Amino acid sequence: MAAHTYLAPAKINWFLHITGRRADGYHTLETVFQRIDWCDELTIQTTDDGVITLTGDLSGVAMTANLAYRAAVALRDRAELPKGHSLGARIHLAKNIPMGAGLGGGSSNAATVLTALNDLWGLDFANQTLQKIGLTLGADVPFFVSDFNAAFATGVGEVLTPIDLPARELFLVNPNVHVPTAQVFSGFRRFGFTPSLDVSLSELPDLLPNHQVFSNDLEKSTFEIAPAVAHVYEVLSAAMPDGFVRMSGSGATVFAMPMDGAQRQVLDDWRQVCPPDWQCRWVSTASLF
Ligand SMILES: C[C@@](CO)(OP(=O)(O)O)[C@H](O)COP(=O)(O)OP(=O)(O)OC[C@H]1O[C@@H](n2ccc(N)nc2=O)[C@H](O)[C@@H]1O
Ligand SMILES: Nc1ncnc2c1ncn2[C@@H]1O[C@H](COP(=O)(O)OP(=O)(O)O)[C@@H](O)[C@H]1O
Repeated sequence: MAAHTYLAPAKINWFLHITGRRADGYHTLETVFQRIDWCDELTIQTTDDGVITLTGDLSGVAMTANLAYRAAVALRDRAELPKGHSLGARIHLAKNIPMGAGLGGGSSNAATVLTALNDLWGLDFANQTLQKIGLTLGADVPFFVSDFNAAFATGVGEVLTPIDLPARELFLVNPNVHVPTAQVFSGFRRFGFTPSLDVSLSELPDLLPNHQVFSNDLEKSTFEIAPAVAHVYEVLSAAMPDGFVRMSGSGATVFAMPMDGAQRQVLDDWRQVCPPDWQCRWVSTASLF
């Protein structure tokens, strides 16, 4: 069967408030996700031999542990097939999004496999069902399964309300450190929870780039674990006083939104001197599809 190619975009968290902790240890949160045009690429060819394989840039993650592979298996396990019928897929992953960067690359890979194979295997599961399957793989997967460019999320990130946000250019810096999410949440626990937001969703788009109201509660914990991330945050903040600088997810990526041409120039100058093992780049939040 013919091979199909799909883009799996990254996301940023405009803010990330940790509101409590569930009995199973997972933290509840409030966040706004938005997709950005930094993408991995997945090429998928379906087969009827019952074999699922994943090749490409696996970066030391075993095939069977990779979220793209696990998504294909989870979907196939949910399919009710007529006797003698078997579903297979050859998946190839070209990775561009740094791993463990707070950009949700693995979750996006999983979501892309779920929606693509649902279509290619002719399974016809509803998007809500795919989101439920996705949640078993990671808290950010339902957002990527949805077709929302931006969404306000509660729960652990799975209760989604789409919101309209303008297309913006953001400057991202990833200092090439891997911050384990579990360690960040565990370090966070000595800081207090943030009460649920007291603003209506219709106000959110206008309030959003306001760093007084919204924060990323995981920043303090990540900065302790990975001083390089704190350093990036401080340098970017100092370079653009009154500008908007925030860490995405559990880190290590920090993003900045220039408020005017002068700040844009400052960030662009930064790009010119980006250390060779870091990633410094402009991205857009404009809708990709
Ligand atoms: C923090 C966020 C914000 O978008 O994104 P990333 O930084 O991963 O992009 C997500 O909530 C990341 O959710 P998810 O992708 O499920 O996290 P995982 O890496 O699977 O979680 C690893 C571990 O972190 C802890 N964890 C994670 C999520 C959560 N809401 N509460 C937690 O306490 C748990 O100990 C969990 O076992
Ligand atoms: N396809 C994948 N892409 C990225 N990471 C993956 C993938 N499959 C499994 N992982 C594991 O999930 C972890 C978190 O992945 P990722 O989504 O890139 O980061 P984050 O959760 O910080 O946004 C990685 O460190 C890696 O061990």
